[in-house]
Amino acid sequence: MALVHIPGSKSITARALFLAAAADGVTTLQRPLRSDDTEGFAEGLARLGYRVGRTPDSWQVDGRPQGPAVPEADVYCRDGATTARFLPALAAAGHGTYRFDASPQMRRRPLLPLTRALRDLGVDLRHEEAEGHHPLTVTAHGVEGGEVVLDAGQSSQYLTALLLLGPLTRTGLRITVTDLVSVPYVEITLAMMRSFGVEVGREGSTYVVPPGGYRATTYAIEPDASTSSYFFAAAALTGGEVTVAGLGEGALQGDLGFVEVLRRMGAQVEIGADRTTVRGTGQLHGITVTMRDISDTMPTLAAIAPFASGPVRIEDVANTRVKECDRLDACAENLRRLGVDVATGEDWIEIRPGVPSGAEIKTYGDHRIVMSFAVTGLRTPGISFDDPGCVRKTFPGFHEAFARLKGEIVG
Ligand SMILES: O=C(O)C1=C[C@@H](OP(=O)(O)O)[C@@H](O)[C@H](O)C1
Ligand SMILES: C=C(OP(=O)(O)O)C(=O)O
Repeated sequence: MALVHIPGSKSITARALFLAAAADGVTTLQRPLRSDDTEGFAEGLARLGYRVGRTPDSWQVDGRPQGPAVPEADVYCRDGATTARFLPALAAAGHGTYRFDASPQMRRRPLLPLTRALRDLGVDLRHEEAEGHHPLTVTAHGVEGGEVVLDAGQSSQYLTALLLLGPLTRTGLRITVTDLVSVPYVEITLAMMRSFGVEVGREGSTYVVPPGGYRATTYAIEPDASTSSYFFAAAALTGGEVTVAGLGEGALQGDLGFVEVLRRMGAQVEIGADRTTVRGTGQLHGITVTMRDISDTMPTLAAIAPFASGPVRIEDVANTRVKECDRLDACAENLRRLGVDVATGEDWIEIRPGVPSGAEIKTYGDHRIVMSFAVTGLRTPGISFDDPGCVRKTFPGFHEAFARLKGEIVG
């Protein structure tokens, strides 16, 4: 049996940093995630003139409801889509000229529905090279507010960026959504806005965000549920038992729902008040599952799928093609490298039972490809990675933590 302490949630840390920066006083964030994405977010805030004090276990942010403290800034968002999509919205509420650039992969990832919506709200936003991609410049003069229509069928982060901006506008926002993926991430946004004093209303597919700003607070960050998926999958795959502390019934993150997928496949799952346990049973059934709501865990499932007794078919995950890499293709390619029979379509992947044999995994710089196939490695000797260090995006200490887990549950 292993009791695992997982680092803080990337999504919650990013939102907390935005909310703290926009709030009316000093906010303390307890147990934030320290990783490339969240350090990049904090550094972006610092570039915009916010004071972010960092100790290992807590970060303090001096909020500025009036927006960035500097008239000009050049912000490098690294590989983090939360940084690259949320910070331009924060900057728009201020006064100044703010340029945002990002890694080559983040430059390729889409952004247009968000930047179009910001322009519809009167924000002066220019893309420097390709329309709808970084680098971009916001010439900010505050945002009046009003109504906007948004297609968030490719990424819920567009909607989160606008929701977070809403209370910073003069009259509030009415955001009508025509399509939406990753719905639980929007629920995280709404719950966290509530913790910072803002209640968002709903009228059908319209989100009604009042003006008035955020209240500073002390905010404790949950462990990351997507990261936990590798540890839960390890238990299901090996017949071991893994308990993740700090993630239970009240958890904000939809990705904790991955344990329900494992339950359907034959694992035993216990969700307690403040912890979740997965126990492998030696059984791993095939399954057809929709992962539109929890698509960051698609590679986790793909990586253990060959060991199931029947085919594993994962549907409605088209947007995994526009993440840190094209994850459907990357999963299929790597499973084939291991000798596994796989088929993919535009928005699905099907993995057939097989006995993987060791090979080098092509990571495409994607942390989730590494962490997922590390789980396969528990049952497959000889798996290596062309870029194991890319786990730094969300979990710099992954390899050490996973080796410890392996010692405890496999021996
Ligand atoms: O808002 C967030 O924090 C996130 C939303 C999801 O993205 P999409 O909405 O683009 O699917 C998820 O994949 C990403 O890792 C984090
Ligand atoms: C898709 C991811 O990250 P982001 O979109 O925040 O860059 C992820 O962490 O799997």
